[in-house]
Amino acid sequence: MNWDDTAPSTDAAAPAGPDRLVGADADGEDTAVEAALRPKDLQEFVGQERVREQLDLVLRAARARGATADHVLLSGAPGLGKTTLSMIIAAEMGAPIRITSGPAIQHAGDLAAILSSLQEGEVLFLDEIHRMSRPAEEMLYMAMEDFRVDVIVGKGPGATAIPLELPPFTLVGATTRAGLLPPPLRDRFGFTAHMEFYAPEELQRVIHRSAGLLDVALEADGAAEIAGRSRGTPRIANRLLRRVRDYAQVKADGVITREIASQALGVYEVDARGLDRLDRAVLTALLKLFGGGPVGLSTLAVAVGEERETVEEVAEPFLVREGLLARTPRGRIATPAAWAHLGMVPPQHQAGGNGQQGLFGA
Ligand SMILES: Nc1ncnc2c1ncn2[C@@H]1O[C@H](COP(=O)(O)OP(=O)(O)OP(=O)(O)O)[C@@H](O)[C@H]1O
Ligand SMILES: [Mg+2]
Repeated sequence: MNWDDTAPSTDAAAPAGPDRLVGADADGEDTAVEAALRPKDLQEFVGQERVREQLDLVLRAARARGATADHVLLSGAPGLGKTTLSMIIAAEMGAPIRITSGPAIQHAGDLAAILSSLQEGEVLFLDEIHRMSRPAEEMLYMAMEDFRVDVIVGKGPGATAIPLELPPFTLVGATTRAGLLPPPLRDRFGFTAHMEFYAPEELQRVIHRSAGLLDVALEADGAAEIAGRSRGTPRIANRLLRRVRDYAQVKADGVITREIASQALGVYEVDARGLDRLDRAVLTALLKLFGGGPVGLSTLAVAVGEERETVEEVAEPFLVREGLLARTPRGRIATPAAWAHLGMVPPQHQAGGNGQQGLFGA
């Protein structure tokens, strides 16, 4: 028996940091449930009004012409619906979809094999397109523009390029980092959709929809409570809904009210604004130990007992987005909103003789 088979697999590309209920990346459970929760057409896709309207026009026009749709680039943070939208594009076009990702394409030959096996009109979904290898990327330029690839046969001076015609297809590229795409690649997409974080009302709709599919009894207030803690991200909203459902089932009668949602997410340490324990530890250290900063990242990391990268990549982006923390050349500083969120008073307001020692006080 090969004992290695039983070892847990490790993914070197996985981001640093602990698994979190409010993490935006998909975990194992998400992957299993998400297929069931994905909207199947544009009509069902919640929010992103502008993207939906534009995409609807692009797809309708292509259908009316009996043509293959233009290549589409979807950019946006993890969990906002890029994969979902790619499947919707294929469904709306009545076309099959082939799914692959940048990191899975090591050599140009891998891409040539995929491209040459596409059917006419097929949608090729290339996830994490910013992580493709250089030679593959260059092959993709020609494939996107001319529906042709040059397959190199042989090596050295005897190598020859054999041109290969491709059937017209629609490339749907997805990236969390549009800024990392080389301009020549970006320019070859006929339509670019930038996905924004969702408003609380939109997340409430996502949660109601998912509750219906999961057969969970959910009150409007309960949905609002979960939405407010979901960091603008449908994936997180769906995950929190599942955890609240567990709680409602075990501790109550199964119905998700505001009270139940709030209690459940309290147990999971996700606060009213969607901060979890790590986020709050960072903010608390910044306020209590360093008077709101500025303090260097390394010092802050030591103070919360985490790796520098964990603080910088896992906790800070959301704190910055929420306007709770700012990165300045002199270090990290807390904003007035951070003091308010943790129910604390900034030092300058304490100096007025209320008996407390202000940090910068006399
Ligand atoms: N607009 C939406 N309406 C309803 N549900 C949505 C919407 N957007 C996303 N979801 C749900 O959120 C989950 C995550 O969406 P999806 O997998 O498409 O995200 P993603 O942008 O591809 O994330 P990643 O960057 O990690 O690949 C899915 O279960 C999907 O059903
Ligand atoms: Mg995806």
